[in-house]
Amino acid sequence: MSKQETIQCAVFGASGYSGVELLWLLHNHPVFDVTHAFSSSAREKAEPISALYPQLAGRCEQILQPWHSDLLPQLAQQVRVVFLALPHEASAELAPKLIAAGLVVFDLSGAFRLGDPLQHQAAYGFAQPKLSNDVPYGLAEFTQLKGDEPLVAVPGCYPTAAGLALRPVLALLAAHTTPIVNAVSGVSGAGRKAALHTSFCEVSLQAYGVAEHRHQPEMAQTIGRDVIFVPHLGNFKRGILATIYAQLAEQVSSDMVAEAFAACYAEQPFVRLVANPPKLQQVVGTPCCDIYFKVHGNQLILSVAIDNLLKGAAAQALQLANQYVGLPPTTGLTPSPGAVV
Ligand SMILES: NC(=O)C1=CN([C@@H]2O[C@H](COP(=O)(O)OP(=O)(O)OC[C@H]3O[C@@H](n4cnc5c(N)ncnc54)[C@H](OP(=O)(O)O)[C@@H]3O)[C@@H](O)[C@H]2O)C=CC1
Ligand SMILES: CC(=O)N[C@@H](CCC(=O)OP(=O)(O)O)C(=O)O
Repeated sequence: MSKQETIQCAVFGASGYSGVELLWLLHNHPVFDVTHAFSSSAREKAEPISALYPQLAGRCEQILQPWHSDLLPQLAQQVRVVFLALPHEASAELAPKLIAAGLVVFDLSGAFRLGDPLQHQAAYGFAQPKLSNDVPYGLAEFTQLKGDEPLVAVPGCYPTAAGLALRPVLALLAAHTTPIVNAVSGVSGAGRKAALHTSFCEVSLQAYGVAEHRHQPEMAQTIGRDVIFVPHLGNFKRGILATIYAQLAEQVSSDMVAEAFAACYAEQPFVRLVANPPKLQQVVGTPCCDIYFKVHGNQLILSVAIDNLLKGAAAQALQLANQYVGLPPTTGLTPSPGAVV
């Protein structure tokens, strides 16, 4: 790629888990060039990212800089694209300012994912900022970006897994069925910040947010019907394994389900239909989503695995950004394992 084709970008939340994964992907990308990586203003000084993640020493010496809003005018001169890997409220506050400064924003938080502001208020506990444009919800395999949107909402980790598994088969489901999504996430799903319930000695496989997690309305929005969602926290670092149950319409065969998946994903390099229930091990460190299905009578059982920090966050954001700037979605992404955290 020639120098002229380089696209300057910034990563907010680069000290966090999904932010550092994105930073690493962008660092190795042939077109995007990270000129700024920000932490919160709570950090007192700029320091190399390897001070927080020693595994990056000698591989990525990007300087991590505390964010202050007075940096915005200069940032707007220097970059075209910004990635926000921030808490939802911080994204909600910052994104409109970045857009007003002419920047293109890929937001990894939940601040702009829900189309219904009342649902957003109920799920997140704060009002969604009003924007003049509709915000595309970027489930990458089902999204066609035009390349002029000011903001793209990158889906949540659990809804990515559920959406990729269910969307191809929606037309085959019984009209009355409510899919059930049981999913287990590794602890990195809760982010790097310290919290008692995600401390190593406290974590023991457990359901949480039963039927009231903020990803339930996001999943329902993605598949266009109600869903029952029970997340679980597992005592492992990364990955999401979801088991999904839904009733099929009359006369739907296993071959019809296979054909529906093939029709959706034959040309998609990161979604793989697999012959055996996937292990987390085969997706962790990759941008891939592996899907297995079984038809049992008129029940469809799906087993789906992703890396929450990659396909569920950073890699999906990059897939979308590639598409946005007209690059093949796979640019800078490889199905071979490679991750920081
Ligand atoms: N973890 C996951 O699996 C996934 C996360 N996401 C979403 O991505 C976002 C980031 O999550 P995650 O990486 O887990 O979180 P982390 O807690 O690991 O990181 C949060 C980052 O945001 C920075 N930050 C916090 N508050 C502010 C602020 N007010 N202004 C500027 N920067 C701030 C932190 O800086 P500092 O280090 O200085 O505190 C840190 O860099 C969240 O919205 C999350 O919901 C989405 C999909 C999956
Ligand atoms: C294990 C764990 O705590 N997971 C997080 C979900 C991951 C996440 O960060 O949420 P978004 O995808 O909405 O950004 C949670 O349940 O809140």
